Amino acid sequence: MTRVRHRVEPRDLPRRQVNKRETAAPQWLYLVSSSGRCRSRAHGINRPNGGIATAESSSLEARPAARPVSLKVAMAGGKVYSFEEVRKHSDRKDCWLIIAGKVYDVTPFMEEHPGGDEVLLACVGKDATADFEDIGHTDSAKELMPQYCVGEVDAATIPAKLTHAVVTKDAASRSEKTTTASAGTWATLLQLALPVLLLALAFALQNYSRAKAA
Ligand code: HEM
Repeated sequence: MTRVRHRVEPRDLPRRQVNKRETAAPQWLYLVSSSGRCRSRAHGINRPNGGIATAESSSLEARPAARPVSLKVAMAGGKVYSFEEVRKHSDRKDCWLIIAGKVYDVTPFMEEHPGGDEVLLACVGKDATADFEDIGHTDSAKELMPQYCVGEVDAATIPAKLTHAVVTKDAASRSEKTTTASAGTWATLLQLALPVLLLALAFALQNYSRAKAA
């Protein structure tokens, strides 16, 4: 069988003719063209064939994993996984990540991830929230996330030694609120107690000087 090969140059992307069949092509093509970032990476470094897109690799049939994901997510219905369960998926062919308390099955995205698959693999078995945020992912990247979301991580199952890093956004905001609330309570108490303390001091001084004079 003759394989048609063509190199996809970044400058070609916006001009590419997108027919119905091509709308199912890898999302990294569209992401890259819309965000304008990470072009070099998306176009070679992480692709085993050196960035050469084949006619087959662009077709829906050649990428069966692309559709089952959304189906899987649709059926996931907010499933809650234990940390241990999530940690089991730590392979290039089966890779789950925890970002902001949610669990993402990024297996079908490994090769397409503009940042490369190695960075994703480096984030398994821990909370990848900080790593994800530090990169400064664009809104386009964040819009991609829901389709890879398979559920949430049960915060109670996270090992204690990891809890400083594995904090969900909810938990973080809850603890922030608690700290703010207790600081506010102390300030109010101090405001109320201060005049009483001053009065007591003045009274004591007055008594002391009267006693001295007598
Ligand atoms: C579901 C999870 C993720 C999705 C959907 C995603 C998606 C993307 C996308 C679309 C880009 C292109 C730039 C942009 O639009 O922001 C990108 C770049 C990148 N991502 Fe991710 N990403 C994910 C998780 C992660 C994680 C956990 C890391 C860990 C460090 C990471 C590291 C990077 C790096 C290093 C780049 C390249 C940045 C650059 O060269 O400017 N990504 N990602």
